[in-house]
Amino acid sequence: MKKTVHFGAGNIGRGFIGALFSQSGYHVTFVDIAEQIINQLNEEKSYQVKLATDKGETTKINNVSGLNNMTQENEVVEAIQQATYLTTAIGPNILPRIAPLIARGLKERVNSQNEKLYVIACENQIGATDILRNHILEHLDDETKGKLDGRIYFFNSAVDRIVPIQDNKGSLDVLVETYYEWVVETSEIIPEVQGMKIVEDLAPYIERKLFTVNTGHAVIAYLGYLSGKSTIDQTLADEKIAKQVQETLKETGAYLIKQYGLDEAEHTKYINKILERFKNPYLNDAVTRVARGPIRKLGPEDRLVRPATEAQKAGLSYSNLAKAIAAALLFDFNEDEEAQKLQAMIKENGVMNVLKEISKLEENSEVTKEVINQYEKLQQEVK
Ligand SMILES: NC(=O)c1ccc[n+]([C@@H]2O[C@H](COP(=O)([O-])OP(=O)(O)OC[C@H]3O[C@@H](n4cnc5c(N)ncnc54)[C@H](O)[C@@H]3O)[C@@H](O)[C@H]2O)c1
Ligand SMILES: O=P(O)(O)OC[C@@H](O)[C@@H](O)[C@H](O)[C@H](O)CO
Repeated sequence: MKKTVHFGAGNIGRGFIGALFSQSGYHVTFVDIAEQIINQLNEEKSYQVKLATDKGETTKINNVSGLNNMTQENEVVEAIQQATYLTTAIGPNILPRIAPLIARGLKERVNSQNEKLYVIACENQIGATDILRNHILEHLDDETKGKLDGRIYFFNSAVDRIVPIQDNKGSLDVLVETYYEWVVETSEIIPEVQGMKIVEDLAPYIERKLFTVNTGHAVIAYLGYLSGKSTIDQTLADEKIAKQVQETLKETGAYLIKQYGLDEAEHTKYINKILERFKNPYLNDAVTRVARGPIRKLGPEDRLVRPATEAQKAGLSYSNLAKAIAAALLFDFNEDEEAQKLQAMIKENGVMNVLKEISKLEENSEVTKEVINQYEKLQQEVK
């Protein structure tokens, strides 16, 4: 049986990428630090993926097992020897932490065989696989680096499927939306995986996804949090917030249409489809999940700041994006480590410095001025 190694046995790992590999005839070895999930995968050897629909259709996912990357390093290295693919869905901030072990696995592999291995990071981040590759290279000697060519391939990708935090504690089963899209950038002919779409240029796909699905999601989550809402669908039922989401997606849309020559009517359809996905009541998707990690989300290349700076450069409107950035700056959820760190930074150094440090926005830039203006207005509104 063909084999694949997937880092991150969480929502996207089990509910999307691992499931697609299993359905394509692969044995999936999940690598994670969550001991309970690893044990259950090894004991139960399967789980169910349940669709967030009125019927709740389920699919059984077989041929799965688990390894703990903290306590079973040698076994993970061994699994990497046998794999055709190595994928991750672990969170962008975790990629540097798993890179040393992947590097060990790759070193052993290229010294003992010529079989090709395809590495794909499935994270919400532009160029996540390139970033992972650079972290891996830091842990390899020059001789090993020289052997990667033609053996180890690194492909960037875009992943889209809403998988909420599961409230079935103690079960491996995962509730997911029906819709999914996994786009992988390569011009190589690679072993088929059901549901994987191959493209030669990922940029329009990842930007369209990140700056529509994730920008829209972030607006709903941050404004929803500020207005005391719990879930995404509940927040979108608020007409004022729904209008704000539309206006923000018009701004990212204008940039995407200009940048990639997208058809305006098609893009409007794409936006509307996404808004329908957000309204799915069966997902029960918490605003605090979607808002998680505000420091990452306020990064210069992420879903809020990049479209705002790109729109500004292109002479397009960005005031609604500035409002979304302001709302993210006000996210003070006490169970989110980044939110707490962000609030401490704002308290100590002020918003302008935080925008400079985290978002790489210059002090007197037009975007910074607009964000501060929106931040002050929002602060008054939520008082
Ligand atoms: N959930 C979604 O709707 C969705 C959709 C598209 C993309 N994504 C992206 O997929 C990635 C994962 O998101 P998720 O929602 O599945 O998160 P998640 O928290 O459900 O899963 C992450 C998994 O990584 C594991 N992990 C954390 N640190 C680790 C470490 N050092 N070593 C090994 N495992 C570790 C956790 O135990 C967890 O099982 C993120 O980049 C996210 O942006 C999520
Ligand atoms: O995973 P994050 O934290 O980057 O973003 C939160 C959500 O917007 C995200 O997980 C979406 O549900 C997903 O990207 C849909 O494809």
